[in-house]
Amino acid sequence: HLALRRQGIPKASSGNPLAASAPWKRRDLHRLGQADCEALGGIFYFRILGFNCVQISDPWLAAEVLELGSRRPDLVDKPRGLPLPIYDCFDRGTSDPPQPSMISAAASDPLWRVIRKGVAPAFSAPNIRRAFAAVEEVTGRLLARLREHGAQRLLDLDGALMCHALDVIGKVAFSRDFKATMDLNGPGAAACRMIKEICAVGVDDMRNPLRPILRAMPFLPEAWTYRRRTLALTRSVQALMRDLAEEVHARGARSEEEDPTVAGHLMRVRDAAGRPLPFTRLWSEISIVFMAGMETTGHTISWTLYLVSQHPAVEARLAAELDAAGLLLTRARPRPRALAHADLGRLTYLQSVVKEAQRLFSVAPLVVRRALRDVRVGQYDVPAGTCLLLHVYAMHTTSANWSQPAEFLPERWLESDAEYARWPPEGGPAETGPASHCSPDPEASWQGGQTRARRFMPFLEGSRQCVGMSLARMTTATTVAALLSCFTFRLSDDMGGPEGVRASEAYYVTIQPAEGLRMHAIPRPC
Ligand code: HEM
Repeated sequence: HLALRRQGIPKASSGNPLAASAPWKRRDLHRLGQADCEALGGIFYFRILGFNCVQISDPWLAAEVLELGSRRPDLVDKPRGLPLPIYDCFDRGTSDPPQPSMISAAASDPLWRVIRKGVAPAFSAPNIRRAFAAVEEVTGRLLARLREHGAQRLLDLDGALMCHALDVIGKVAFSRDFKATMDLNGPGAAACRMIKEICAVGVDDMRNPLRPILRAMPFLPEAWTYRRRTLALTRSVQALMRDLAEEVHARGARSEEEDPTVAGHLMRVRDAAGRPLPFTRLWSEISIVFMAGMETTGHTISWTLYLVSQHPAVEARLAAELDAAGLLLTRARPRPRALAHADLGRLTYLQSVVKEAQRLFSVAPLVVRRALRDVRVGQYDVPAGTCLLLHVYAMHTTSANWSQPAEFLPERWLESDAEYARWPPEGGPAETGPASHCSPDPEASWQGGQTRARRFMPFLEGSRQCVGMSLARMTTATTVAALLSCFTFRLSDDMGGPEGVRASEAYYVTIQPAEGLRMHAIPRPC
């Protein structure tokens, strides 16, 4: 770490990693990384268990790491093992025996390459247009449940939206209807809670690397109870996904016309020797689509609706846009026309609202890579073995990258190029202090003519960008538009207002309201 220090990279305190109060163990660790970024700048380092971790939220440096990862996975790739075994944790839950999957496999894994290439066409523009009907159907069911539920009774909106995401992914990606939106307290909802909990267990294991060891010591009563719970959970999620994998496997490899879904594409994947995927790998890949897609999409919609509920002026402008499009339920229009796929592109304010919610609640806030050899990132030499923590949440919310970073201002997205940070920044580059770290490499990028870098990347960039991005975007916009056309949402008093919501916010792979988001769904016109 002396090599990092010598280059002027600031150091953040990492406390005692074994203490219960260690920063890494905090539920709101995404906010901690953001606060460190405000104090220290777009790049700094800290140490966990003697390992170097460099946190990056500077857009230019992040772009270089992602570019290196895409072009030279022999230099920068997904990490395995200590100090941040986040991707290993996925493997334990996705199949038995554990197998890598698209999200956890290193880019150098030849199967990752063929699977990623094989599955990507399932998310092509024509397939997403086709998927719209399924999203509409599932959203229609959710609307019916909300109407039955009534405005008085509390609703865990986040739980309901995970049911929605489970059904969408099941139907669109695997032609399986889990019917979770038929009964928000039924078996589908229980499956959602299990998937959410198993991801939380993985993150808790990562926060405390001693936990998996403790679990193997049955003579400790607490460890024993936890072990039983974790094993039961893992078995249930694996059984659910194995059942689906067997169904997909039994359908066999059909042509693209017959089966354009993720299932069909996975069944057509062949390795370099022309062999299909082994069954356990198929199982693991199916599991990861739900683990990567369900919570992310559900929480994104929840946070969007929560933010809208807290900003009456935004809500009014959104309602006006939906009204102008003939989509809003009003006294004069008790039966608004159905949303069409073509509407999504025209609802520009709605799209801005979703983007602004994704900026403030980047549901996938932390992305980890490792320098496999000594690499140069911007003006810095990063030694081999260093963990590179791309702090998407800090990038989206730091004052170095945004004006009024903590405000919910959808209007900022109406400007073109709002997704990019520009160099030099307004007011000129800072000479000293944290902001001096938020600059492009003066020799390589800035003088080389690169004057902008992406400061908004909820789905990441480069070769490991979210493969399900197009489905997630379409689902989010469709659902937000449909729900706000028929309902307004009010936070329940027992959430304790915005401070209570803030206190319940937790990082468990995703940023989530850890105990749910209780709201009242009030039918329009109200
Ligand atoms: C708003 C919703 C979503 C967000 C914000 C999101 C975000 C992300 C991010 C940031 C990554 C990169 C993770 C990393 O490298 O550590 C990722 C990867 C991935 N996502 Fe998403 N995602 C969303 C929805 C979905 C959906 C709906 C699916 C599938 C139906 C999906 C499937 C995947 C998969 C399989 C990967 C791994 C890709 C690879 O490394 O090749 N995601 N997602």
